[in-house]
Amino acid sequence: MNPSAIAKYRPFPPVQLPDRTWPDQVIDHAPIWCSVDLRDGNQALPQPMSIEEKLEFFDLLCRVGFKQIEIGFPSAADTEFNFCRRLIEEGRIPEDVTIQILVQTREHLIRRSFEAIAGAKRAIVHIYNSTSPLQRRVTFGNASREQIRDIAVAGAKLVKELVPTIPQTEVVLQYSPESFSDTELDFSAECCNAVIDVWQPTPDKKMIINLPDTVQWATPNIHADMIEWMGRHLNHRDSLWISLHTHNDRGTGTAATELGLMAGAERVEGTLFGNGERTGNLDIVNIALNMNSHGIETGLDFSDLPSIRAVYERVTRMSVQDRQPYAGELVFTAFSGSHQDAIKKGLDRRERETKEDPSVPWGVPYLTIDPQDIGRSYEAIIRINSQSGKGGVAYVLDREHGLDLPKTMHPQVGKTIYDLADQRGRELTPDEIRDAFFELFANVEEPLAVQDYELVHSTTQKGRVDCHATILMAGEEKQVSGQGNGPINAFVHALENAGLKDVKVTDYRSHALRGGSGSDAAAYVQVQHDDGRILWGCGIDPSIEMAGLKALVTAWNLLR
Ligand SMILES: CC(=O)SCCNC(=O)CCNC(=O)[C@H](O)C(C)(C)COP(=O)(O)OP(=O)(O)OC[C@H]1O[C@@H](n2cnc3c(N)ncnc32)[C@H](O)[C@@H]1OP(=O)(O)O
Ligand SMILES: CC(C)C(=O)C(=O)O
Ligand SMILES: [Mg+2]
Repeated sequence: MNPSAIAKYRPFPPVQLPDRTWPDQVIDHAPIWCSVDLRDGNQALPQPMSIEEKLEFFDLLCRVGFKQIEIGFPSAADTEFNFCRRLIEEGRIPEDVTIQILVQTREHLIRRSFEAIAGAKRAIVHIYNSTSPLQRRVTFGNASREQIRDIAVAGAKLVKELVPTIPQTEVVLQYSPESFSDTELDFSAECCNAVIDVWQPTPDKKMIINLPDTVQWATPNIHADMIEWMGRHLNHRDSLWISLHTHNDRGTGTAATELGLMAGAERVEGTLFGNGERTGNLDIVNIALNMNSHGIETGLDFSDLPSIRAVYERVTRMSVQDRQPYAGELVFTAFSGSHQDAIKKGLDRRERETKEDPSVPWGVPYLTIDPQDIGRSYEAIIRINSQSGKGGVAYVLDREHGLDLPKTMHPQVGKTIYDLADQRGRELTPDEIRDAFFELFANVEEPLAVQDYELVHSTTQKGRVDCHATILMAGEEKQVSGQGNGPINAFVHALENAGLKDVKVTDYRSHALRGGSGSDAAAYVQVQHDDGRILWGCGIDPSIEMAGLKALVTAWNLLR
C-alpha cells in the first residue's frame, strides 16, 4: 500500500472478554451445514446462473449431503422466483432437505417471498437488515439504533403474521444482523433479542441467529470473541442455533469459522470452493475436509472432488485456482527434491505397513490427507523440474511407467533427468522422462549389442549355464561363448573370451514391468569398471534372461 495512505486506516478494537473460553475448546463434531452457493455465491457472479444451471447445482448440493440450502432471493427477480417454484412444483426437494430463502426486511419483498415458498414442506425464511454504525450512517441515512432495531422487529412480525397463510409449509425463522462484524456487540444483541422476542422460539422449535462476518475487518480471534460474547447475551439460548457466515476479505474465512465453532456456534453457512461476494464466502470444502483430516465425520461427501469441481466450474464460470486447499491442481504436487524424497519414502512405507495392518493411521510427509480419498490420483503428486531430486524421478518412473529402479541407481538417473529439465527450462512430462530414460539408460546398443543368444543349462551341475551369443561390436558380428553360474555370469565370461571384459558385475535385479504391454521384464545390472567406476544399465525384453543381458550390455556401453 502507498505509505502515505496507511494513516487513513484504524486498528480494530478488541473485545473485552478476559474470561473467554473458546481457546481451550476442540472441534470434535461437525456443525449443521447450509450451502449459500445459489444465493451469496450466485449474487456475486458476473453472469448469474440460469434456472437450468441452478437446478443442476441444487442436485449436486443434495448429492454432496447438504440438508439446508439457501436457494436464492426469490423476491429479487423472476429467475429467482421461478427457480424456487420449479423446485417446489416439480417435487425436486428431497424429503430431508430444507430450502432457505433470503429477503430484506421490507414488506413487499417478504410478501413476495411467501408466495415463492408456498407449498414447500419446510422452509427457512432468512431476513436481514444491516446494523453497523457505518451502514446506519451511510446506507440508512443516519438512522438511529431504535429505527434499525424496529426494521428488524417489523420484518419478524410480518413473517410471523404470514406463516398461517401457507399452512402446508413449516417455516423456520432466520435473522441476520447483517454487518455484524462491525456492529457494536450490545446493539447486535439488542436487535437479535428483539427478533427472538417476536418469534418466541422454543427448544423444540428453534430459530436461527446468523452472525455474519459480512466484511472481515478483524482477526479471527476477535470474531471468536464476538461469537462467544453473543452466545452469553442472547435470550433463549437453548432455543437458538447460532450460525456463522464468514467472508474472506482478510483471507481468513476458514480460520474465523473454525474459531467461531470453538466459540459455540452450531451452524455454518458457506459455499463450495468459497465462491461469493468479493473475496468470497467460507469455502465449505476446505473446512469440511479439514474436519475429515482430523477424523471427524461431516455428513458431506467430497470423495469425488474433481467431478464436483467440474460441475461448479461449468455452471458458475468461475475457476478453482491451483493452490486452493484440497481442490487446486497443485495442492498435492511436489516439485522439489527433498519433498519428493520424503513423499516417496512415506508412500512406500505406507504400502508396506497397510499390507500388515490396513487401519494404520495416515502419515505421509507433506500430505495432510491421502489424495485418493477425495478422488485425486497419485499421478500428479510428484512432478519433475530442475528443483526435483532423484527420489522424484524414481517415483515417476515407478508409478507412471512400472520401472522400479534399484535405490543405488537413483542418483545416476535422477541427476541426468533433472539436469535435462534445467536445460529445457521447464517441467518434464512423465512421457518425456520415460523417453529420456529409455534413450540414456535402457537397451543401449552402441558400440556393443547382443543380437541373439542360446543358453544351455547343465544337467549335471545345478546353476551352471553355457552361453552362446551373437554380438555386434562396432557393427561387426561375432560369435562368443562362455560358461558361468547363471546367464549373466556366463555372458560376462563370453565377453572375456572375446577380449571384451573390463568390468565385473556387482549387483543385479529384475521385475516384471507393470503397465505397458504387460509382457516385458525389466532387468538392472550394476557393473564396476577396472578403473573403479560403477554404473547401472537397464534392459527391457519379453525374456527375463535377454533383459538381463541387455542390462549388462547397456552398463558396458555406458562406461565407454
Ligand atoms: C450481505 C448480503 O449479501 S445481503 C444480500 C444482497 N443480495 C442482493 O441484494 C441480491 C438481490 N437484491 C436485489 O435484487 C435488489 O436489491 C432488490 C430487488 C431486493 C431490491 O431492489 P431495490 O429496492 O430496487 O434496490 P435496493 O436493494 O438498492 O434498495 C435499497 C433500499 O432498501 C433499503 N434496504 C436495503 N437493505 C434492507 C434491508 N435488509 N431491510 C430493509 N431495507 C433495506 C436501503 O436502505 C434502500 O433504501 P432507500 O431507497 O430508502 O435508500
Ligand atoms: C445476508 C447476509 C447473511 C450476508 O450474506 C452477509 O452478511 O454476508
Ligand atoms: Mg454473505
